[in-house]
Amino acid sequence: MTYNILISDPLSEDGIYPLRQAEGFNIVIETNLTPEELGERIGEFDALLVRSQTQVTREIIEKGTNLKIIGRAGVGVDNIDLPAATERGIIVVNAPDGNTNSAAEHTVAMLMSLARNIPQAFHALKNQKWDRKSFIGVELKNKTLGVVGLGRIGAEVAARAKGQRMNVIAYDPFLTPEKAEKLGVQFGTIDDVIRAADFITVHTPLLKETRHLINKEAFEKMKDGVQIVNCARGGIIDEDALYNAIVEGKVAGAALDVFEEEPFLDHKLLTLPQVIATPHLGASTVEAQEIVAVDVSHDVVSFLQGGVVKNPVNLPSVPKDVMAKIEPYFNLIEKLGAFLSDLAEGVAEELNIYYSGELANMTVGPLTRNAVKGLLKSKLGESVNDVNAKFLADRIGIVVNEHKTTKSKGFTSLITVEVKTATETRKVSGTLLNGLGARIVRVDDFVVDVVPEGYLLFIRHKDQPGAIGRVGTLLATEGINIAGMQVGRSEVGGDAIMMLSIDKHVEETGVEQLKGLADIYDATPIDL
Ligand SMILES: NC(=O)C1=CN([C@@H]2O[C@H](COP(=O)(O)OP(=O)(O)OC[C@H]3O[C@@H](n4cnc5c(N)ncnc54)[C@H](O)[C@@H]3O)[C@@H](O)[C@H]2O)C=CC1
Ligand SMILES: O=C(O)C(=O)COP(=O)(O)O
Repeated sequence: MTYNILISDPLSEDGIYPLRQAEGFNIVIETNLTPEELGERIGEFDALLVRSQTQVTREIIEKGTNLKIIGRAGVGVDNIDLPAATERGIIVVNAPDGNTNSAAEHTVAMLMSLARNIPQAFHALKNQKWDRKSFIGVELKNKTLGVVGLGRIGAEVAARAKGQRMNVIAYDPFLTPEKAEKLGVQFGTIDDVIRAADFITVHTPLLKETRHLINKEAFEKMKDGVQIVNCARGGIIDEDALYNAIVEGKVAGAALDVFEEEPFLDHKLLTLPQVIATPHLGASTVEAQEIVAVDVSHDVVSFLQGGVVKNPVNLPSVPKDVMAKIEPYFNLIEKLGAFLSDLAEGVAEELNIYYSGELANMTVGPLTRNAVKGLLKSKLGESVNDVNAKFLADRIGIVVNEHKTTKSKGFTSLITVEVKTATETRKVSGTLLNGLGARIVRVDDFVVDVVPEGYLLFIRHKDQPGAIGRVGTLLATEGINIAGMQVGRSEVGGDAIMMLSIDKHVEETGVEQLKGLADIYDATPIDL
């Protein structure tokens, strides 16, 4: 098997060694593709690796008919249409830790350059002007830095600002007064921060909620002479509002690494002498580029080779130790979902998953996704995967509920999956038996012991002499060998079930004949 990997933005050559070393990976590096060219070529590739420049739009994703994974060698994924990727079952991974330090250092460099007019003074000197009067700066010491977004980078910037003896006030929806105290920063609302700060730096992702977070109204609340730093994303600050606030004298200066439209060669803001800028260089260090490329390459290799990823963006990430405990159940629960898909009549409306025993104390989201995947796969085919299973269930209108109980009826862990359709409720339970592997141990209210694999036949019948024999004879005439069989009954002469493991699929005509046999109520082939 060969995987075709397209790298469409410049990545560190040293950093992509995990891809180069992996067997069966064909790497194509094309960093100057136009969107049209990318659209024409993307269908050839299993993986796409980008930084911030390639716009991975819905159109590109839809043309990526072989795409399985998109790797972002960096943090921000605002250049990737995540809903489109999720809908098509394409996993998106990023490298969130690798460039924190570089981005924080760049922010501090911009803050200090801004305070002391270093770029402007250098520019004057280059133009043979020895000008000391025009470039009188301000000290950072004892000034207040307002940090909007106290995540990885924001917290690093705050720590460095304290080293400059600044006071730091921060706002982040996930910040608590206790956490703020621990980090040695003052806790505030966004209003507190923008009103108190002499310098404001933003470190949020670009989201619907953060677009133009710093807008005309926000500038009006700020101190006169405030200075602004943006090394996060263009668009968090409204560029028109910033321009006006500088022209009107409200804002004394701005240091910008990122812009609403990138790349550009001329920009209205750069016509202002108070604005200094870099072309999105926050993560551009040798160190950061190597780490982010290594991280994302590892995830791409691992994913395509069937392993787990460290930094999923459109799937919740699960700690390694938890994953090790739940992963053995992935196949079992997918089979339970698939079993019900064949067993239950009608369209699923509700899926209830009951986790009992040890599993009840664990993160079970990935297991639930596998149950949904199993349920949907037999109808929708291989296009269903972990990434889009929940999305597809939502779209179809299947309500998925998880239930947990530590009581497990004698099993270490027991999983029961129940499906409700318009006409019936059916359920199946499975477990992992020590040394024996996966077993289905209950179907509806009947106890069984079946390996969830291959071709099964589930029959409901009346507990009468001869019923089992008639089924065996009919299967024999159809040339179907029985490999294993379980029977169960509610009471003598009452409702009963047969669960057969057979060597091939029973065709529709065979099913009809089975249903026509005396004492047989129903027969359902289940292919796992
Ligand atoms: N200029 C550059 O080259 C680089 C830019 N970045 C940008 O910096 C951003 C932040 O990166 P990290 O610190 O690693 O991410 P992070 O996820 O650790 O931190 C982001 C923080 O923003 C907070 N946040 C979310 N919504 C908010 C809101 N409405 N108001 C205030 N805070 C809010 C979050 O709670 C989180 O704590 C990235 O999303 C990326 O866009 C990152 C690396 C390099
Ligand atoms: O990691 C991020 O979010 C960045 O903005 C870095 O962007 P880049 O990879 O340098 O294009």
